Amino acid sequence: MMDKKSKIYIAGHRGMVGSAVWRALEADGFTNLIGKTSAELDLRDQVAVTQFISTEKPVVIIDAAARVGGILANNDYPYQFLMENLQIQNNLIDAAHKHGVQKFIFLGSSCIYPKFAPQPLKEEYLLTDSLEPTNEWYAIAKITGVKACEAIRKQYNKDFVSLMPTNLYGSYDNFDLKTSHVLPAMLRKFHEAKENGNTAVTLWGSGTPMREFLCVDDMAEAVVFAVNNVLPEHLYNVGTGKDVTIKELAETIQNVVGHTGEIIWDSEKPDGTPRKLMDVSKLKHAGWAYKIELLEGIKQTYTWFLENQTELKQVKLSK
Ligand SMILES: NC(=O)C1=CN([C@@H]2O[C@H](COP(=O)(O)OP(=O)(O)OC[C@H]3O[C@@H](n4cnc5c(N)ncnc54)[C@H](OP(=O)(O)O)[C@@H]3O)[C@@H](O)[C@H]2O)C=CC1
Ligand SMILES: C[C@H]1O[C@H](OP(=O)(O)OP(=O)(O)OC[C@H]2O[C@@H](n3cnc4c(=O)[nH]c(N)nc43)[C@H](O)[C@@H]2O)[C@@H](O)[C@@H](O)C1=O
Repeated sequence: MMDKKSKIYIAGHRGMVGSAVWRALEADGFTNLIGKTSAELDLRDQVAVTQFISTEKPVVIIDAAARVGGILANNDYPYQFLMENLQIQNNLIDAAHKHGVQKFIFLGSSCIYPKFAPQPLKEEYLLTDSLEPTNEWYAIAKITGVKACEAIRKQYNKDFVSLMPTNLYGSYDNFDLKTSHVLPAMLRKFHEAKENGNTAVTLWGSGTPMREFLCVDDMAEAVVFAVNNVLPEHLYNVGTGKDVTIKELAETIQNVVGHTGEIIWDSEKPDGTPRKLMDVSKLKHAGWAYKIELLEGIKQTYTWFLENQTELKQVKLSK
C-alpha cells in the first residue's frame, strides 16, 4: 500500500476525472495532494513543467490533464487534440522519469484500439489495425503516452502504468453542447427541452452505435487501486464490460429527466466507431471492478446537474 503521507500530484485536478480522483484519494486517507490549474501551470510548457516537478518532487503523478472532447470536437480540432495532448503527457512523463517520480499513472482512452478490432477489446489488440478517423489524432497521442510509459518500465524498471478508461460521465463533466460527450449532452438537451414544454430534442448520428459508460467515481476508485498496488502489466482497460446503443441511452436519459417530446436524429453528424466495448477482465483479475450501474450513475449525475445549474451557467454551459 502507498504511504498515505506520500506527495501525490494530480495533473488536471479540476477536471471531471481529476476532481473525482482528488476526492477518492482524500477519502482513502491521503493527506498530501497537490494540483495546479492550467492558468498556474500550462502543461504544454516543458520548462515550466520540469521546474515544477523538480521542485515539488512528488512520489506519485496521476495524469488526468488533457485536451478532451466529444466526437465533434475531436473531428473539428485534430491538430490541437494531437499536439496539445502530446505536449502535456510527454512533458509530464519525461519530467517524472528525470526527477525520480516513483509511480506514474497515465490515462488513455478506449479509442486507442482499432476501429474494427474484435469485441470486446483486449489490451493486446493495440496497434493491430487502423483507427476511427474522427478521433485518430487524439488516439495517436494517447498511444504515444502508453508506449512512453511502457518503454520506461522496460528500460528503467519503473512503476509507470497506463489505464484505458471507457467513456466516462459524472459530476463536473463538460456540458457544453458543442464539445461535450454524448451522455452530458443528452442530460442537458432533454432537461432544457422539458423545461421548454417538451419540445423536440435533436441528437447526433443514427443512434445505432454502441458505447460503454463508466461513472467517473468508479474510474477514480480504479486510480486509487493503481496508486495502492504495483500492477504487474503496463496497460489495463477500465470499464464495466457492458454497452448500450446510443438510442437506448437516449431513451433511458429521457425517462430519468421526464421529457415527453420527440427525438430527432441528425444524420449529418458522425456516428464514429460502431462499437468499442472493452474486455475488463485483466484489471478484474488484478483485483478491481466497477460498482455503479449506468441507470444509477445517470440519476446521480442528473441530480448533480440540477444542483449546479447556476454555477454551470457561469462556467461550462456558457461556452
Ligand atoms: N471524459 C471521458 O469520457 C474520458 C476521459 N478520458 C481521459 O481522462 C482524462 C481526464 O479527462 P476529463 O476529466 O474528462 O477532462 P476535463 O476536460 O474535465 O479535464 C481536463 C483537465 O486538463 C487540464 N488541462 C487541459 N489542458 C491543460 C494545459 N495545457 N495545462 C494544464 N492543464 C490542462 C484542465 O485544467 P483546468 O481546469 O485548470 O483548465 C482540466 O482540468 C484525460 O486524459 C482524458 O483523455 C479517457 C476516456 C474517456
Ligand atoms: C471517450 C471517447 O469520446 C469520443 O468518442 P465518442 O465516444 O464517439 O464520443 P461522443 O460521446 O461524443 O459520441 C458518442 C456517440 O453519441 C452520438 N451522439 C448523439 N447525440 C450526441 C450529442 O448530442 N453529443 C455528442 N457528443 N454525441 C452524440 C455521437 O454521434 C456518437 O455516435 C472521443 O473523444 C474519443 O476519443 C473518446 O475517447
